[in-house]
Formats: sequence, C-alpha cells, structure tokens
Amino acid sequence: MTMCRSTQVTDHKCIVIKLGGSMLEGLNESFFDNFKKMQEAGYTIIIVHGGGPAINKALANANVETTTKNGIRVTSSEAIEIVQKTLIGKVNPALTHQLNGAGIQAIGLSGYDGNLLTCSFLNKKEYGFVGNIEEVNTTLLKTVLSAGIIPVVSCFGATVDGTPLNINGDTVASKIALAMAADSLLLVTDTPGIKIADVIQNHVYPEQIEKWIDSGDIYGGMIPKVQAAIACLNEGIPSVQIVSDQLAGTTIQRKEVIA
Ligand SMILES: Nc1ncnc2c1ncn2[C@@H]1O[C@H](COP(=O)(O)OP(=O)(O)O)[C@@H](O)[C@H]1O
Ligand SMILES: CC(=O)N[C@@H](CCC(=O)OP(=O)(O)O)C(=O)O
Repeated sequence: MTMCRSTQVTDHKCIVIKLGGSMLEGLNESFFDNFKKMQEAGYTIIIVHGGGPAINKALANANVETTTKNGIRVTSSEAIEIVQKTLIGKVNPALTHQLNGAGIQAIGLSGYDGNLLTCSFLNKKEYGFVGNIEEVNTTLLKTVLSAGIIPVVSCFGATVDGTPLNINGDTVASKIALAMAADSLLLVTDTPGIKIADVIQNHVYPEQIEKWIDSGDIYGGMIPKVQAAIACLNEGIPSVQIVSDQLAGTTIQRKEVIA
C-alpha cells in the first residue's frame, strides 16, 4: 500500500475530514477558512461527507420508510435509488460548489468515479443495499491531491459489477484515512464531541467507548463515529477527533498515549 504519511505526492501531512449531514446546511465562509489555514500549514485535505438529514427528507417525500441498526440505515431496493440521487445528485455538488465558491479548489467524487470505493454487500439479509468497502483507489485520490485539488467524496459505493451501495459516511472516512495512511481523522458533526451524562469528554480511549456503547450512553449516529475512530487507532492513526463546526470536541487516543 502506498501511503500518505510517506507519500511521494507531497511531503504534506494528510488529514481526512468528514462533514456530517447534520452540520452541512449551516456551513459558512468562516468554516471554510479553516481548510485554507490547514492547507497553509502544510496539510493535504480529503473531504468525505454524509447526508443523513437530506436522505431522510427525500425518503419521506417519496413515502419510503427506512430503519436504522447501530446507526446504519437498512437500505431497501426502493431506498437505494433515493439515497443515490440525494448523495451524488444533490449533497455532493452543493458542497463542492460551496468549496469552490470559497476559493478552495474541489472536485466531487462518488465511489463509482475511477472505482474509488469498490464494495461487497455488508450483509444483504440484515442491511439490504449497504456496502462494505473492499478497496479504495488511493492512486486516484493522490492524483487529485497532487494537482492541489481537494477530493470531496460522497459516501456511496458500488460492487465490481456496478450495483449501487449505501455506506455510512463515518465508515467511508475511516476506510479512506486507513488506505491513505492519513495522519489524522476529523469527524465534524452537530455536537462538540462525545457527551456522557451531559458532559463533553475532552479525551477518551477505546475501552471507555466500548463501555459507553454497552450502557447506551453512546447510541445512534455516534456509534459509527466511535467505531470508525477505533478502527483507525487500531491500525496506527495516532488520533481521531469528533468535533463541532468550531472544531472543538473529543480527542480519541489509545490509553497508553493519554496516560
Ligand atoms: N454520547 C453521545 N454524545 C454526543 N452525541 C451522541 C451521543 N450518543 C449519540 N449521540 C447522537 O449522535 C448524533 C450525531 O450523529 P449523526 O446525527 O449521525 O451526525 P452526522 O450527521 O454528523 O453524522 C448527535 O447529534 C447525538 O444525537
Ligand atoms: C448505510 C448508511 O447508514 N448510510 C448513511 C449515509 C449518509 C450518512 O452517513 O450521513 P451522516 O454522515 O449525516 O450520518 C445513510 O443512509 O444515512
């Protein structure tokens, strides 16, 4: 695997930033300034986005009901078409347009483009048309990055034969961070980090997270985030942050790093 941390593309550090659907609508110029500052500080940036609220709206308009299991949408054959139209047709171009308008060169990509995200079914019986990422086309991402352009990746993939598959955005971000051996993963959402009994936790480690999932203190859409974080920490990405649009929140690190 070629890596971002020691890539020939640049000597830059690589950061994967996932923008949750929950915070996409409130984005403004000052938020995008953060990206410019990161670029000036020598980071190459890959953006992954979700779109949960936009998908919920589109499904409701079409009278298609879905459920979620552990933060993952069970996606029927009816739902997958709507998810595809929403993520690739609406959310991705809107965000890419906003970035370009803010003076940040960006190009929209889905898992179909250049076979960026090749998937198998996660578990067709349990989740329907939901993807498990088998391969990330890192060469494509590096080509885009080396042109000084930010890839804006929608969380939508396909099987080798082109069957469309829905993927949770946090999972896509962690898989891309791992495939690129990124230096850091930032999950931006509508809450300034992990809250336990209403208190934001500034620093946490994986063992605590597992207990909080079991106790129900971490639930719903926070579950794929913390699972994405743990997957990255286990494979050597030094830290993962879950933050609000103020970029403040929770840092998740291995216990020995915190101690
Ligand atoms: N312990 C927790 N701390 C903070 N938020 C939590 C926690 N457990 C569950 N959540 C929920 O997770 C949500 C964020 O996940 P989600 O709505 O999927 O966001 P996004 O669209 O950004 O991916 C929060 O708004 C909150 O409702
Ligand atoms: C399989 C699965 O759960 N896909 C997600 C994709 C969008 C997403 O992840 O959006 P957020 O980042 O806003 O949560 C969904 O259908 O909602």
